[in-house]
Amino acid sequence: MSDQTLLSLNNLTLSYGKNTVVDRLNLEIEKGELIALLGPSGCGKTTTMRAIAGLMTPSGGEIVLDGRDVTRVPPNKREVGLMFQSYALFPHLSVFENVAFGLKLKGMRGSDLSARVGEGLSAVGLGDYADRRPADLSGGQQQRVALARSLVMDPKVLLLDEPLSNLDARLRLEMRTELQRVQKANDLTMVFVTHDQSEALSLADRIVVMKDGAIEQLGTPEDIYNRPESAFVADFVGFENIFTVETGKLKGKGEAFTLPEALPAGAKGLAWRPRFVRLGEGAFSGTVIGAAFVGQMREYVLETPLGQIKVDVDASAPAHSLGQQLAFDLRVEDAVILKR
Ligand SMILES: Nc1ncnc2c1ncn2[C@@H]1O[C@H](COP(=O)(O)OP(=O)(O)OP(=O)(O)O)[C@@H](O)[C@H]1O
Repeated sequence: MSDQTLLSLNNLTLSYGKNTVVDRLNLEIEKGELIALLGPSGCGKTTTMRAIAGLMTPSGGEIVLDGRDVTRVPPNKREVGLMFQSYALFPHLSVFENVAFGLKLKGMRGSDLSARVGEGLSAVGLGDYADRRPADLSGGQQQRVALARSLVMDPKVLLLDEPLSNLDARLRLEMRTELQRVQKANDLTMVFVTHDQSEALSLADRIVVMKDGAIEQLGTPEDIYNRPESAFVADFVGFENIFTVETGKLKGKGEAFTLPEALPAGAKGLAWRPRFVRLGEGAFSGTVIGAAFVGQMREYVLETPLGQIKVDVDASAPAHSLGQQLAFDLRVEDAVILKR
């Protein structure tokens, strides 16, 4: 555990009855970090958050927050904030009263209360909205009220479960920026759940990619995006053309094949992003079965003996049509090497 560690999950095991859905998970989160839990539906993200919040008791392992074992501490004694996707504000209460609610339960009153609520609303840019009702706010503003409501409780860690999923695309982008701003400005430690890789990449300091209740890869957005270690992570971040090494050959959905070049020692797989497949030259060929112009790029799908190959080329390159036979190349230097 480093000096900076604020939250440690040690061999955390979480079960529903006999069904273990998170198995001996180890994770250390530093103060001030924004961590994304990313993974497909059912991989255990929400369950992990519930355990950190104290809404379920682990069947094994421990949760240490700021040096204190909180594994069996009830939620209201943990100093963990929680903001779920249904951030339900009280419709009959003003913005001020919504944000003040938890503080009042703790016994805060008068000028202390006003000052703290005021700080919370300013932090999310809603200083002038204290008297409004939730119904008179946009979806993004309502979300910010929910964020202020969590912030004023001064949690050691703030957990956000799919915080942006209820927002339309434009508001989601706006709230992304806002979340990041509030988080950095207040040196908050946040863990958020998402199954949207672009959200994780753009927001997080580090990303935890989960699969079947375990950590598949942990790293910075650059690590995860550029250096996926397994076929699962490569697939999740859009590599598309992914092959495993089987007895010295590469195998995807089609025939096993060899490359003109030697495979790197220890490689368990190779993967190419569509834009790293070279089109118009090389040892392989395929028939165009999909062609789309998407603005900056042309996207092609080639039917080949190796399986379908996805290729992106710059839109300024000459167009190809369906049925055309094209050569392509898969070079080791353009691939990411999968170590697992
Ligand atoms: N209350 C429950 N009782 C029994 N099993 C549950 C319960 N909640 C979740 N599970 C199971 O635990 C596993 C992990 O669920 P969890 O909700 O943590 O996944 P998730 O990664 O958050 O998924 P999603 O992205 O769909 O929210 C799933 O297989 C799910 O079916």
